[in-house]
Amino acid sequence: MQLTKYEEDMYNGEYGEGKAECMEILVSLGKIYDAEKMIPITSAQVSGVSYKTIGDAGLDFVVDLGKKADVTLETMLNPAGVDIENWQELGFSKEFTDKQIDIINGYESIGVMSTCTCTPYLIGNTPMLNEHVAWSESSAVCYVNSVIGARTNREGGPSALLAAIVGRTPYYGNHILENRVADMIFNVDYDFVNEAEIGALGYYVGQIVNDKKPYFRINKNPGRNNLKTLGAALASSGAVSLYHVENVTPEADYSRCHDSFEELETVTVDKNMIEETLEQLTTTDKIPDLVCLGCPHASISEIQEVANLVKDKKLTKDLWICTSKAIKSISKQCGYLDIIEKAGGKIVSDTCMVVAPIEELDYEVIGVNSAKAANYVPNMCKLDVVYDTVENLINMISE
Ligand SMILES: C[C@@](O)(CCOP(=O)(O)O)CC(=O)O
Ligand code: SF4
Repeated sequence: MQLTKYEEDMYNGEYGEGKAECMEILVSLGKIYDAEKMIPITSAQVSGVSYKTIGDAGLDFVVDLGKKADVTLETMLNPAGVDIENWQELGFSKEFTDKQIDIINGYESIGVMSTCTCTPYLIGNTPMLNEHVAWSESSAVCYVNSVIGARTNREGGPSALLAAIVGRTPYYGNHILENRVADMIFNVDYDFVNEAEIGALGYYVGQIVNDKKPYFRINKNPGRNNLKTLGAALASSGAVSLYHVENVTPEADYSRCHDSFEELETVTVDKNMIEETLEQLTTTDKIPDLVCLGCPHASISEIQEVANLVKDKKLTKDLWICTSKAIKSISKQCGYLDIIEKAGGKIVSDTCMVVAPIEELDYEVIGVNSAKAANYVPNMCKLDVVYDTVENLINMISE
C-alpha cells in the first residue's frame, strides 16, 4: 500500500502513539482488501455504543483510546442503550445507565459528538455526492451511499473511529467508482402503499442479494422516509451497503453503466412475495404491549404523522417513538411532543428497541413498523413482534 509522507509520519509515530496505532490497524485492514492507498475522509459515524452490545470490553477500549487520541473531523455516535435523560422513567436500571454514561463519556474524551443516533444525516452530518466517509451503522451506511451518493464501506464501529482519528480510510470497495454499479435488477410489480410494505420489500430482497448492489425499478418515488426504511431492511436481512432506484437515487443512471447491465439476473417482485414477507415478520397473534417506532430513528415528518394519528386519542398501551435528541427538540417546538404525550405516548431519544435492554422491562410483545426491528427484536431481545403499519399499530392500542 502506497502511503503519503504525512501518512508515513503518522504510521511511524511522528504524530503520537495513538495515531500510529490507528494507522497500523487501518493499513493492515487495507492490505486484507488489497487497497492500493489510503484516502482522506470528511466525516465518520461510529457504532458500538450500547453497553448491551459492547459490554465492559468495549468500555475499556473506548476509555483507553481516549487517553491517547482525538478524532480530527466531524464524528457522530450511534444510539446508546438508554435515553440518557429519561432512563429511570422508562424503567432502565441505574447500573446499566452508569456503564452507558461511562461509554459515552469515553467517546466524548476522543472528541466524538454524543449524538446517539443512527440518522446523522437528519441532524447535520450530511455529506455530498462522491465525498469519502467512514460510517458504520448498517442503515446509515446504506442511506449515505444510496440516497446521498457519498462513499463508505460498511465499516465496523472501531474502524470508523480509527479512520476519524487519522482522517483516512483504506481505498477499496464502495470508495472506488467502478464498484458502485448495480449487479442485480428487481422489477417491483405492485403499487406499494405503506412503510411496512417497503420494509418487507427490503427484507425480501436483502435475503436474495446479500452484499450485492440491487437496482430497483419502482413505479413511484418512495420518498426519503421510505428509502431510509428500505435501506435498513436491505442491510439487516442481507449485507447491502448500496442500492439504486431508477429515476430516484443519484447514481442510478451511472449504476447501469456496464456492458452486461441488461443481462444481469432480474427478479420481479409481486404482491404475493410482499404479503408472505409481511406475515413472516410477525411472530405472534397477540396485541403489542409496547409499540416502538423509529427504526431507523424517526424523522420530524414521521413524528408529525404519529402526532396526527394519536391526536385526541387515548392510548391503552405504551408507545415509544425513538429518535435523536435534536429531532425530539424540533418535535417539542412544533407541538408534536405535547400531542403525543397527551395521548399517553413518549418520544424516546438516544436509544432504540434493539440496543436498549427492553427485555429487562415487563413487555412481551413489541409492535414495530420497521422490518429491521422485526428482524432484530426477536433475536436480540427474545421478545415477540407484531409487524404492521404505524396506523394499524396505533389503532391496536387506542381507545
Ligand atoms: C443493529 C444495529 O443497528 C444496532 C447495534 O448497533 P451497535 O453496533 O451496538 O452500535 C447495528 C447495525 O445494524 O449496524
Ligand atoms: S436497530 Fe434501528 S433504531 Fe436501532 S440503531 Fe439500528 S437502525 Fe437505528
